[in-house]
Amino acid sequence: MPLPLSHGAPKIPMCQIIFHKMEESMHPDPTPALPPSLEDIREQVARLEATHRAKGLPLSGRIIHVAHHLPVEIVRLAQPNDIDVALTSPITPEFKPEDIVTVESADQKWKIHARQGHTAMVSGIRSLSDTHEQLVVAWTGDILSQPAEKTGQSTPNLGPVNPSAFVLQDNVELHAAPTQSPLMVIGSDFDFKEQREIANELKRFSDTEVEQEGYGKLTYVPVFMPQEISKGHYEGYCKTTLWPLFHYLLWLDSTATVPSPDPSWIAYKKANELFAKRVAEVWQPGDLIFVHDYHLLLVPKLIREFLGQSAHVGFPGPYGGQPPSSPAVNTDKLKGMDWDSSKTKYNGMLGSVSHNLGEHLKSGEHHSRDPSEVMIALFVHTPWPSSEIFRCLPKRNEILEGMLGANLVLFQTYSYSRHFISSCIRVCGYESTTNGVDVNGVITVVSHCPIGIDVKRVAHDRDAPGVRPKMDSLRQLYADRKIIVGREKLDAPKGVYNKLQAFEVFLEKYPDWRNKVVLIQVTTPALSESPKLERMVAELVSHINGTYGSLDFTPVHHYHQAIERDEYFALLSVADLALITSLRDGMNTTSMEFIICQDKSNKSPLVLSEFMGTSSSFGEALKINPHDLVGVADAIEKGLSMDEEEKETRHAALYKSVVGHTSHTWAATMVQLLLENVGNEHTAHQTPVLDTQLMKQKYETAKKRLMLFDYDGTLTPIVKVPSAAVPTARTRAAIAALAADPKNVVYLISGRDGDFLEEHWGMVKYLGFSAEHGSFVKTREDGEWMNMTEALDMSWMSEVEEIFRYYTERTTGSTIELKKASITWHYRNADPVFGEFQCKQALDLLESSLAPRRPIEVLVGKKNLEVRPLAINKGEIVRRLIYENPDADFIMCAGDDKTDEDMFRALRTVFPPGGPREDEPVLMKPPVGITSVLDPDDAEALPEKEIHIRPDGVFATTVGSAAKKTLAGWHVTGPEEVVDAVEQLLEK
Ligand SMILES: O=P(O)(O)OC[C@H]1O[C@H](O[C@H]2O[C@H](CO)[C@@H](O)[C@H](O)[C@H]2O)[C@H](O)[C@@H](O)[C@@H]1O
Repeated sequence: MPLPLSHGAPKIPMCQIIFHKMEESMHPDPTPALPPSLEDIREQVARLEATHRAKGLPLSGRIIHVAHHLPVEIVRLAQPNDIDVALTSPITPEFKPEDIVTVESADQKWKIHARQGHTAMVSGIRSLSDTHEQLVVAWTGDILSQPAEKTGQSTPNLGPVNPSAFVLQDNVELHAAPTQSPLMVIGSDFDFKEQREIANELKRFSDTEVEQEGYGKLTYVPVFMPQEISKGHYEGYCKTTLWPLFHYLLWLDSTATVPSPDPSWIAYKKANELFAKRVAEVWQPGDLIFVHDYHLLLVPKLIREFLGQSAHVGFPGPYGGQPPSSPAVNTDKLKGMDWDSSKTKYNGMLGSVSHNLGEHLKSGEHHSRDPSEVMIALFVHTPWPSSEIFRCLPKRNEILEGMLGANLVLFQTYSYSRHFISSCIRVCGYESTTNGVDVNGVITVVSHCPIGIDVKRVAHDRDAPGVRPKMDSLRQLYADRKIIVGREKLDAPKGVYNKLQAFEVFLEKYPDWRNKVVLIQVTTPALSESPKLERMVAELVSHINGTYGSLDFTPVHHYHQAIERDEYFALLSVADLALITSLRDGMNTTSMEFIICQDKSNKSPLVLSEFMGTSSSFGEALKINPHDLVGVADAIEKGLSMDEEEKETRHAALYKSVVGHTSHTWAATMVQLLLENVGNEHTAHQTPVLDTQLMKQKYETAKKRLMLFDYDGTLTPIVKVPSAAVPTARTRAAIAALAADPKNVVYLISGRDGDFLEEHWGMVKYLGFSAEHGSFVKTREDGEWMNMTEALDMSWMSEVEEIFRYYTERTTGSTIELKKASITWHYRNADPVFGEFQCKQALDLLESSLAPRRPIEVLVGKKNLEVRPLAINKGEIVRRLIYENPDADFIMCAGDDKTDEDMFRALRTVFPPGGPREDEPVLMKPPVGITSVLDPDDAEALPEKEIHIRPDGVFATTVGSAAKKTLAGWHVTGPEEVVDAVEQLLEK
């Protein structure tokens, strides 16, 4: 339907405009052509840091990483000298003795060595030590010890560690040989003395790493957790609630009813608090904080809360805390966290913290720490589900609010970041911005930055001396056969079962390949072992081998065991095809390691599921839908039959992707992104909480007071339907009492029309009104409405209405509120994402095609779009009221949304720049708002007036978060607090 926009304007069909714009904004091309080099990124980081410092943003040069586990394992030795146990009993089968960097404590009670796993993340973190001082705040993991019988101690055991080694014997079939470790898990619940000891040992370990391994220095800051918290946190909420949800497993298998309150959620919260508290203890102004992964989603907000108020704490560990002059931690919050005051263990640490806080507070040294100085990025390593799935989570709001405490939230892929933004819009009702989410005026930037691998380390491991003989053995063993390799955890989303099904389809559909190809599938045990899945996989393997195997040939070799590193690299190197069929996976480093291994080998193709993070970066992989078994079978056939030239070309492109974005560039890019998004106008803001005591003092001594209140969102909470936003009796009584005081001039300054204000407030005596943003005014004295738009051209109203009608027809749930001199289009009850999208389109259209020609202003409100006459705004009414009441020496002005910022601006601009001197008269010209209804000659005749008000008598108060960008000098968090403040003023 072509919409007649205006005379002379090009008539573009509205639908064409809309769909074109939808296309553009929904499918932008997020992938840059060439990835920047590590050097380029580091240069950029250095430049950003210099710019920030020049602008006065403190940067300490330190980075604090917050991760679930420390990259070390800790063993408690039974006897001071009994260190052999720890040395000879690798906890992780992938360990090689030469990997074990160890330290012994002075009394040789503790043994620490490097932990395997998360190699990409750890190598990325380490690489930043080249340019920054770094701390890693993380859980110690369950500490291991010798069994109680042997030690004679009564430490409760959680059970034996059961690692097993996967052994490739010379020229013989691969097989697994389980070994039993003598170590027992004893958790990480220690008394204060032991915590100190461990912290000291970690420091020595870190020094050893630097000396022996040449690593950049990492300072390890341990988080200790009692078992009920660590288990409930990880095995509970992480693994049974979040992880399945993020991998689209939606708890459908679960028959058990989750108790309420869910103990695993409580453990998740407690654990997150312990991490955040530890960060608060070591934080120094100017630190960059990186929180890693889904175990710690509440940490960003909690850190901000802990650092939000004053206090000094000093962590009694070897790396010290902050200097006494550096206030940091919210005392109440910390005390509130003291989860079991009957226990001396944890109180050992917290008790000391509280003691320090107490001393510090007594000394009167504390002052508020501005939480906007705290710079936090969160990287989510897992996938993020569609908002339709995410919203099933009972604690969805808490999780999102926790994450939105970060300045920057990063995901592995663009689509995960889109899902996250949609979740924030749909679940929390926030709006998106061009680069993230607007959280009540504070922007959390949302982006993606896929992790890479440490290419040098992988190439080094590939070329290790132990690999070649194993490759030769494998080649000999499968001399005339092609090898397909797969290696995953045996978790449902890894798609091992689908892979086997597809392999069977392949053997069925392509009989020529029978006896000529073998699938070597290594599945490492998953934490949440699924006996059902294990059984199904084992049965299918037997079935395939029974159907397509023979006495001297087995098509599927399935090893449900961990695998040694040399074997792993040998397998990846000899493979003729890698088959990865994940149903959902955040990133997948096996595919990258395969590509690096194949560079020195056959350039074999990679068959890759399209449902994983890596997929979008690997255009030259053979992409498959793992649910389409025939499609997978066809891809296997295509890969195995591929000619050498095509293999080379595809491999070259894949190789370029892997080496172009490594774990090091990933880490440096995160730092760059965080620096790009802190210290700007949206983050460097912190409005103090309204000081009601001070306000009351000023109120009581004032001779005349101006009390100006916005309505929606200020005197009444925002609700779904405008007509339902009615004042409570309590609110009305408070405002009525204010208005009844002859010293007070009280006005409601609202976007609402006069009829609505009359209906709900007309009964309050001596209350003045400004309706429709200042288009109509009714003074407290004469009771007549004055039309401030009388002299204005209002013919634009029908055009705006037509545009709004167009959008209303196409946006289910949206409505038009037609007022006398303004129009509001509401989309609060539309689909949140589509409503927001339509709002942006309508705004764009109004601003580009109507506003340049018509005397209008378009305002984006709270889930609404409003058009009102130009030159009319709430600020003009405020100026007018000051002009008419020059003797007022106290002003309270409260408002919540963007249109109220005009009032706050007006209050600032009545004073000369820099503020008036004590003895200096402040003169005010007649405001434009007055002249618009007067004859211009009369307006000119109005004199300048000397006004009495001074800045310290102005209490401009925004309703919203402290970090919201505002011109107000104070903030309260909700309408309730506005009413509380008014009631306090009224108290005698
Ligand atoms: O200046 P105000 O008094 O704050 O009025 C601004 C607009 O408020 C109303 O809309 C908003 O509040 C509604 C009720 O809570 C809510 O449903 C809607 O989504 C909000 O945008 C009012 O309807 C508008 O006319 C005012 O301009």
